[in-house]
Amino acid sequence: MDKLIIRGGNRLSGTIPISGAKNSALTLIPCALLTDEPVTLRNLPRLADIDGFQHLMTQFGVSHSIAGARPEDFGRVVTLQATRITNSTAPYDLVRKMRASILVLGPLLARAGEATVSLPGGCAIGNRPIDLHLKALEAIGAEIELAQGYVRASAPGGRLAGGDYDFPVVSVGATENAVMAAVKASGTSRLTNVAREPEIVDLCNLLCAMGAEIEGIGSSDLTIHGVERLNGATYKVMPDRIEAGSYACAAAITGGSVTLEGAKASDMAATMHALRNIGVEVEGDEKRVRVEANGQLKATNLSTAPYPGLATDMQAQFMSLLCKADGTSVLKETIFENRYMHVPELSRMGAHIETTGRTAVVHGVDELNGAEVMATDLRASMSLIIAALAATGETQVRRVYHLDRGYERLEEKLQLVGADIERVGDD
Ligand SMILES: CC(=O)N[C@H]1[C@@H](OP(=O)(O)OP(=O)(O)OC[C@H]2O[C@@H](n3ccc(=O)[nH]c3=O)[C@H](O)[C@@H]2O)O[C@H](CO)[C@@H](O)[C@@H]1O
Ligand SMILES: C=C(OP(=O)(O)O)C(=O)O
Repeated sequence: MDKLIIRGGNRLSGTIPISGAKNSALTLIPCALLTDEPVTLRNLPRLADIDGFQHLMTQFGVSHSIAGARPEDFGRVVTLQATRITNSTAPYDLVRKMRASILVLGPLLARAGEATVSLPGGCAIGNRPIDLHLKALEAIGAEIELAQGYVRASAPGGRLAGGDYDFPVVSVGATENAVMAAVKASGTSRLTNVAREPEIVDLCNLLCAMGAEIEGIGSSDLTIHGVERLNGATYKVMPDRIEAGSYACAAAITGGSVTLEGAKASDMAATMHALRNIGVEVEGDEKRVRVEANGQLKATNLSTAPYPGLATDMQAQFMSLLCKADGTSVLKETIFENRYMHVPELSRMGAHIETTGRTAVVHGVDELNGAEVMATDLRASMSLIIAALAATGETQVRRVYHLDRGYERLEEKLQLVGADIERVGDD
């Protein structure tokens, strides 16, 4: 198993290219199940999760071809085609490795009239139930049963009728599943209190390019007029706002000056606002975001929330940054019940953090020290790298496979801006 070795202290300076968004790609890929025509996605990031999802799609008879991008380029062009759905079961072995696999449920049901998908189970950051996915699908006409760890969903008469659902809790994944199912229903669906994340807007934009009729895109209420047939489309995956935010924190903790090429500022307002409160200069437009820090970081209080609030996927990275701030900060994690797995590891690097339930109190320290640390989940892993970049001495981060799920060519990108980081085989 690989590990990363980081020798801290270098000020980051230069340009980092931002990849296509993992969380957008994971909902755009299953859209190919909705049509027999080719769906071409540009700017797909090269990530373990994306490879896993493409493999899952082959289970259903979807062919895919990769073209356009040379191996050394960032971003891939992948064409998926589901001429015929040959199988509508997503097995446990594939689903357990990648929670986002549940996102095939809605489109399989819409296209094939039935779907059997393994229940994904919990993960390091929380229980992550899928009850809202199922309730929303039922509300638009699906019949659902749970048996032997699988969800079996069917559309009476082979086609969903459409219907109304008011989400009691904002859920990104449940919104995505419901939208992908509703676009091919025989009637109209009204989905209220939906997630408004930019990745949902990206999903709706692809579906509209495929011929879907969706009103209210970007708002909390969507009205979807089902259509009988969707066509193929070519679509560019949006830039990864979480990757960009992560590198912004990395630049800030080193007092660096970094341009995040390809990042879209309008998707990152909450992250940019938080950075400014911490004393980091940050500005940008639709093509790039620039981060300028002078080494002086101020404590601040942050709370995660559904979009347009501060993303839970940025919480761990901000925590590392605040470890080096002047004063005490209070963080509140409102989305997942167990998303402080990085705290004991940061403490091993000299951080001073107290957690009670969903609240973490971070007392800024003058110095972080390199240590051997263990990555526990994707963003927790990134928080350790951010801390390591500012720490004295060497840090070894183990279990790098978590990072490979969500950061394309991480060490290469950090090396581009002067970080001392290398990947080596574990012993
Ligand atoms: C692949 C992907 O896009 N992943 C993102 C997605 O995950 P994901 O779609 O799993 O997250 P949700 O928005 O669904 O989860 C939000 C909250 O709702 C709860 N919930 C969710 C569904 C459900 O049926 N029942 C229920 O109770 C969850 O346990 C959680 O407490 O949004 C999260 C919140 O922004 C991000 O951290 C993840 O990176
Ligand atoms: C939690 C995340 O992803 P997933 O939902 O795929 O686990 C994440 O991207 O931070």
